[in-house]
Amino acid sequence: MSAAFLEVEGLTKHYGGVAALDGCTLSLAKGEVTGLIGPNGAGKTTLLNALTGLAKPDAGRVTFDGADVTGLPAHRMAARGVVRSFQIVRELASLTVFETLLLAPPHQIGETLTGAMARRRRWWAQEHANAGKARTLLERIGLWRLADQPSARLSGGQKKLLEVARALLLEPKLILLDEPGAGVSPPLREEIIALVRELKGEGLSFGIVEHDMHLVGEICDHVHVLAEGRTLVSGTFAEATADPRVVDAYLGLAA
Ligand SMILES: Nc1ncnc2c1ncn2[C@@H]1O[C@H](COP(=O)(O)OP(=O)(O)OP(=O)(O)O)[C@@H](O)[C@H]1O
Repeated sequence: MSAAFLEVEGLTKHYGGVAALDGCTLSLAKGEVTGLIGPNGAGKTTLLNALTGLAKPDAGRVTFDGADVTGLPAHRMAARGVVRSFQIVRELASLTVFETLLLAPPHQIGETLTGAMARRRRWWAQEHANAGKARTLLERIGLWRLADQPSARLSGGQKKLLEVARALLLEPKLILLDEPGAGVSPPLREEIIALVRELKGEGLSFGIVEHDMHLVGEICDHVHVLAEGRTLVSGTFAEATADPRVVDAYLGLAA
């Protein structure tokens, strides 16, 4: 495995009496696609949130590109190049595909959703640089022909592609995707796999939370299996899935 880009040491996050993260330690390498897998409730989404400023850890340390970034808010993480994908939420259904893309995830630019929507609606026509980038991205993900359609009409897979494009608009170095394969038809899943591979070829690094093991096996250079808020096993996909502790964790037998 290459040098660590993002390092997580002893990360802990409690919600009431529940330890969503319980001393989680792992690292993501530069230029690689790292899978974060594990059974339901293992702490994967909480980890993504803690890495992108949406959940403040109770203890532990996060280092990105050599700097301590523990507990930084989302817009400051985004400014450093760490962004996560966000679901195209229902509030955005009335916007077109093009407008949805231009509406950068609000937490990551440090403003509220309604504020961002009002501002975009007023000013988007003037934002030539972003509009140009948005067109290029939509062409790249094959959605340019749908740019003026309401985003609510997109299929599950098209929404996932748009979610990736929204994160790309922020020009990240490390992009964290939450279940890019969920609710996606097989042909679009292959498009997502191809897009991630292409972006990796361009030097982008990825962390991917995913239950779809086909997708994980196809694109991840390395995986960390989480269980009960900690890293249970790390290795290649083949190594991790052959480990009896991983089989036990998925069957609910983790110690
Ligand atoms: N905001 C919250 N409030 C209370 N409990 C939470 C909150 N977020 C997560 N949890 C709890 O923390 C634990 C870890 O949840 P998390 O969503 O991070 O797991 P996950 O691995 O992403 O699960 P899944 O694969 O089902 O999405 C669970 O027990 C969950 O119920």
